[in-house]
Amino acid sequence: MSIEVRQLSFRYGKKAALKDVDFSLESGQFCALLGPNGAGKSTLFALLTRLYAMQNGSIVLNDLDLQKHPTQVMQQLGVVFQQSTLDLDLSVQQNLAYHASLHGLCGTQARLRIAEELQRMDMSNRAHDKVRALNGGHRRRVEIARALLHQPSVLLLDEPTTGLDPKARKALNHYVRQLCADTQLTVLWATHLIDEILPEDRVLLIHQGQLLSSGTGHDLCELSNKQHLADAFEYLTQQTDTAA
Ligand SMILES: Nc1ncnc2c1ncn2[C@@H]1O[C@H](COP(=O)(O)OP(=O)(O)OP(=O)(O)O)[C@@H](O)[C@H]1O
Repeated sequence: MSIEVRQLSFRYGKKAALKDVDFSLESGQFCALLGPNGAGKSTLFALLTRLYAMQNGSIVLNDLDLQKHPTQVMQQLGVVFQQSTLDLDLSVQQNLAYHASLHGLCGTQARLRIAEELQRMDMSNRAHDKVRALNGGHRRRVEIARALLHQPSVLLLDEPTTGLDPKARKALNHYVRQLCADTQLTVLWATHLIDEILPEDRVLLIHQGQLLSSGTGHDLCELSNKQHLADAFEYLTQQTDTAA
C-alpha cells in the first residue's frame, strides 16, 4: 500500500473543509482527485505535504505515519503545487540545481539526476534556457522533473494543467501517465476537469469536503446510472448540494 488516509478532517475555524476522508492508493497507481472548486483538494494536499498541521485522522505513506516520521515521509513525496514556484530569471538547470541542493544532492550526483529527469521529460535541450523563455506546458514539465529529483515514490499534482491550452493539457496528462506506467510511481492528480480522466482510472470524487466515491470512472457512472463521466460527476455533486 502506498498511501493510506484515515478519518481525515480539517476545519478553517468553523468552516469544515474535509470531513472524515478515507482512502488508500496502491503503489504505481494513477489516481485522479476530482472535485469542483472549493471541494477540499488543496486542503488535502496541504495536509499530505505538512503545510498544515493535522487536526484529526491519520496519513500513512509506505507504512510510515506522517505525524511520527515526518522527515522520512516527506522524502517519499514529490509535489507540484497549483501555482508555479519556478524562478523565471534562472535557467532550467539552475532552478533544478537549487532544488536538488535542498534535498542534499550536490555536484556530479545532482547533475546526473537533473540530466535524467530532463531527459525523461523530453526537456534536455532546454536545460540552459531561462524559465521565462519556456511556454506553460514546458514550465510544468520542469516542475515535474524538479519534484522527481529526489526519487520519491509518490507524486502529488494539484491542478497541474491550470493555465495551459487544451493541447498542452493533454500532453502533460499523457506524460504523467507514461511516467506512472514506466516507473512504479504513485500519482495523485487533482483536477476539476473531466477530460483529464479516463473511465478506467481510479477516481476519488470529493465535494464539500466529503469523499463521495473512490472507485474507477466506470464505477462512478454505474453508481449514478449515467453513461458518461461528466454526467455522473454533475449528478453526484448536485445530489450532495441538494442534501446539504
Ligand atoms: N485559508 C482558508 N480560510 C478559510 N477557508 C478556506 C481557506 N482555504 C480554503 N478554505 C475553504 O475550504 C474549502 C476547501 O478549499 P480548497 O482550497 O481545499 O478546495 P479546492 O478543491 O482545492 O478548490 P480549488 O479548485 O478552488 O483550488 C473551500 O470552501 C474554501 O473556501
